[in-house]
Amino acid sequence: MQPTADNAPRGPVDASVVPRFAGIATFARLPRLDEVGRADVAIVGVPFDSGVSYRPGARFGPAHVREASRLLRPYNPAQDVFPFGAQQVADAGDIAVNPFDIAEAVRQVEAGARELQASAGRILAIGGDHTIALPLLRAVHAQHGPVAVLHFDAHLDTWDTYFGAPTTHGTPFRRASEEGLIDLTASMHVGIRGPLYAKSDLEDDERLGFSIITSEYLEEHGVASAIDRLRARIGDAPLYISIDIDVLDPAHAPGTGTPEAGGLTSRELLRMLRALADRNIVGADLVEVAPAYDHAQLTAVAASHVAYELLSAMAPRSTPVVE
Ligand SMILES: N=C(N)NCCCC(=O)O
Ligand SMILES: [Zn+2]
Ligand SMILES: [Zn+2]
Repeated sequence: MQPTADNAPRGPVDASVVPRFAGIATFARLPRLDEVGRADVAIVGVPFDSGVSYRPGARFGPAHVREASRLLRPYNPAQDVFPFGAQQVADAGDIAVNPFDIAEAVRQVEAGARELQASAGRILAIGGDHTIALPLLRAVHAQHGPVAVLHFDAHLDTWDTYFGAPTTHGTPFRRASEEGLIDLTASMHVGIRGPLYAKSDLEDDERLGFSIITSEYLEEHGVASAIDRLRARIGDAPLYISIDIDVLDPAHAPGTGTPEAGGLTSRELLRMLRALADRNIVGADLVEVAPAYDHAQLTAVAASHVAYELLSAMAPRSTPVVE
């Protein structure tokens, strides 16, 4: 049953009373954080894309994902949970960051996340390009110490520099590893595919603490096998989940800056996320949605459902989750 007590979490606007296409878009038509005071999970937009190496436009991602999230409903049968009833989820708006100065923007994202941590148990950030994972991990590390990073992406994002710049959307996990933010024994990329710069990219990546489930592995061995591997790797470490929407095939998510053929279906990604409901998820980001390249909200619909599945996995269970 959906909780109905007076102190129950405040959920989305009732779509049978106010049509879902009416009103200003918060994520899933949830209340704003300033309306509820504090939240178990705060959704926050990070409209920053000055770290991209190819197509720009992910700065418009947060608004696009919110707009496409109007159709989400309160009960998630796939996880048998009311993600907005079992916990208070609220939309904290956007962190305003400097689009002309990456170093300052990164400081602003970390400061914004730390401030939010005072009134929210966990943060789900919506980007923005993948640069933002670095300051978000800094904020999470300040609370939890080194975390297992489960990173869904076509790209390793453990490269060193671009044009000499150390802080870009292709480098956040190398910086995070160098800074000791991640658990080197429990971190993993899922969905990696496509051309690299050199064979040594993979050696560097392993040294930096990641193991890899490639897109090819998923095709060859299936989602169930991938789930076994990623659960074994993560163990019971505090878990940070970073999802670059380009992990999906461009057929499922065309609206992104560095698309790579041969990717996952949204069905595969959603299923893997469902397998994380019994883990200690301490934070998450969902990045690289670039609406200028989207069509019919394909990418944003996929992204909003990915966020919904993450929120469902974060929701506390009254009974133990069975695999
Ligand atoms: N994080 C994303 N989406 N892309 C990184 C690609 C870096 C490159 O241009 O090689
Ligand atoms: Zn990527
Ligand atoms: Zn990425």
